[in-house]
Amino acid sequence: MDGTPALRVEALSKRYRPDAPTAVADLSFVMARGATWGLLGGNGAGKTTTIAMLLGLLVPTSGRIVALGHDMATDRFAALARMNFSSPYVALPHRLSVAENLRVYAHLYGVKRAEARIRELAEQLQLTELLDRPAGELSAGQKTRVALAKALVNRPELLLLDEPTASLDPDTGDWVRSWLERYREETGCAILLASHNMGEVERLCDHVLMLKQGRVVDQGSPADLLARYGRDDLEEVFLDIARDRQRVEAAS
Ligand SMILES: Nc1ncnc2c1ncn2[C@@H]1O[C@H](COP(=O)(O)OP(=O)(O)OP(=O)(O)O)[C@@H](O)[C@H]1O
Repeated sequence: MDGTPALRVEALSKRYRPDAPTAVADLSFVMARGATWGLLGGNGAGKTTTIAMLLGLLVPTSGRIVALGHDMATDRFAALARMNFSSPYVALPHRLSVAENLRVYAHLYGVKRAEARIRELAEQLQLTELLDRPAGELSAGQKTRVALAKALVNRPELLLLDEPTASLDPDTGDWVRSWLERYREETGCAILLASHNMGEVERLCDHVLMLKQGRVVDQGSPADLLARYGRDDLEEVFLDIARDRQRVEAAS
């Protein structure tokens, strides 16, 4: 590793149309290598827009993103080769089998010894039995595991996850979270995840950005936020922020 942060974001803003409200406003942060950060906020807070800009899928209205030392405006492809993502909004081609899907993505990312990598991921994510099945015929939980395999095919150093356990039953959700914890320990991969699952964020994240109407309205480790708001769980902190209730320190 070269010592640069996983992500450096400077004054990032996005307005979809000149007359629309700002979807992401003046977002700045530096996320270290190996860190796991959570992006929290209610519906429409700007989480997906932020992730789409970090992935180079959306052009920012202003601001700068440097991913793994590469400026996304000028050196996007060097960054993208070293990162990956998973999103419930991006479906895998339905008619291709799981193995074909993974081969396509391995090829796109220029993965060496692709067949061995696919076999390895299939084993780790319990997909071996599903490799010949069309992706469109899988259950939501199976699709999530395939999406995770796709997200890891190039051994990313930075992983962006948009609601990684949405629509999973509690057992499968827990399995995915444990898997991510192990993967992070083994590889030192940095993870930024958007989630509505406060338990997940509390368990996985060492830092949380709370977004509201595109702006960061608070941030800190889950423990810091719990202490600051005088709450027992992050769900209550989330509601305090969503409903503009004051923090303990501000109120006293
Ligand atoms: N393609 C688009 N065109 C115009 N406005 C958009 C578009 N996508 C999102 N927006 C607007 O940008 C704002 C942020 O939306 P975004 O999808 O980033 O929020 P989010 O935090 O991911 O929400 P959710 O939790 O509901 O997924 C919202 O006001 C939304 O209506």
